[in-house]
Amino acid sequence: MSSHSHSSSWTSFLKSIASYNGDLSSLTAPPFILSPTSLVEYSQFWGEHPDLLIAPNFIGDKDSYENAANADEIAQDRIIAVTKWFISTLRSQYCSRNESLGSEKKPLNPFLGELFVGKWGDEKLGETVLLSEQVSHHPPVTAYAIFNDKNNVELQGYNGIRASISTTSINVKQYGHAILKFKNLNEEFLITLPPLHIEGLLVASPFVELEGKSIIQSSSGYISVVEFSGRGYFSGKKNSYKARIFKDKAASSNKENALFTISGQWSGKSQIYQGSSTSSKEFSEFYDANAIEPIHLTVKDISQQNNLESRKAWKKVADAIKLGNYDLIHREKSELEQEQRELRKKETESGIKWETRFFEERDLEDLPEAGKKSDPLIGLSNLANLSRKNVVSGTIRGDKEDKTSSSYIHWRFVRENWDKESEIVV
Ligand SMILES: CCC(=O)OC[C@H](C)CC[C@H]1O[C@H]2C[C@H]3[C@@H]4CC=C5C[C@@H](O)CC[C@]5(C)[C@H]4CC[C@]3(C)[C@H]2[C@@H]1C
Repeated sequence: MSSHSHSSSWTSFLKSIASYNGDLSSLTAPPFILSPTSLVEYSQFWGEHPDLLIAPNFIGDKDSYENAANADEIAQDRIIAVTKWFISTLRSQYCSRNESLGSEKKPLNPFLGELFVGKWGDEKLGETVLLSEQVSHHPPVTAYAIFNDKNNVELQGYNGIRASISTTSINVKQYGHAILKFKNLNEEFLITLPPLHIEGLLVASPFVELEGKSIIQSSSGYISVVEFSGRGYFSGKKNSYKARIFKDKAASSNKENALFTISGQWSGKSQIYQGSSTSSKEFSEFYDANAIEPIHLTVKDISQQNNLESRKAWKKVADAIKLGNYDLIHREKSELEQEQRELRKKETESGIKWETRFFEERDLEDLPEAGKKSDPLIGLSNLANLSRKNVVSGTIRGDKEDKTSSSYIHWRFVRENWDKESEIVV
């Protein structure tokens, strides 16, 4: 029970969510629930264990599928390593505000074109760079790329949310996906994003609980199906998950076919078992989310930042939030939002559309002509039997949502734009 739960501002906030209109940023949350961090920064949470992100690169090599007798074993080891990296990102993604700020908070709503860039340095692994860009403001969409050139590893993806509100919880569906490429191995992975809901609203101490599934589909055919559950579900513990590794999508239709089963808490400890049962005594430690602290990326000092960079752009608002000075927050936020409205108005009058910097939209409706490079989503969504449309992440092909008239348009990283970038540096 947080000290705010009986504050008038929180009770009036809870009343305001009753008249929710579909856009989270339209809700006036009380100052104590505001985060000084913009949503464009959340892409960094995919890369706070750079060693685990890059680890699969050292399992086998490019030829290990073609002719190695142990091709299956190598493919299994790699998708298990990718599952470990994926699990390692969740504590940062969904618990870091609770740990640093006392509860989940409402992030600042990024303006169109807002950037967040930085890097993780490591003598052995080399440099891993993050580029995160707000590619859409209505609806909010953040695109990101995390890449390590020394090991030829690239993660890219984008994220948008649709939120609905019930009396006591905020339910969030995620849009978008991530594509992880190990170019030395000629192997790539599709990662889908799980639904979530916010608990603890009535006691003014909100926290995220994951639900549903995330699918990790390898171009090798192997698939890792991660199922989430919270307190009160079968396991009774919060932040619980079960990940099952299957030879392919068809095998995943029956849990008995699991080659490995991983079970535990993504914000705590989990174990890995051979086969489909988690009752055998034979298991080993898989991952402990609290054993190794996340590595925060290096971000330039604000004095070195470009006006589009998040921490520089939001500095006055962030300082006001840290002071808890509501009038100042309101004044500084209104000033920034007014500037943005004027920019949009000028663009409309001059007919010049805002140009995204590092990402572009790609329409994947038509399959590429023979010989032309095809987007990884086409092959990977076929292997996983998932929709190729821009619908709720992880929608199964043929599902109701897949039959909607949604587009096949997705955001994609344009590496050449970064290579020729002259103003923004990490
Ligand atoms: C707006 C209503 C309000 O202020 O409610 C108070 C509460 C803080 C709950 C609403 C906010 O909760 C935040 C949690 C945010 C998600 C956390 C992590 C991720 C993963 C990342 O990879 C993509 C973004 C995502 C899904 C965040 C999206 C925005 C969320 C739901 C914030 C809510 C406004």
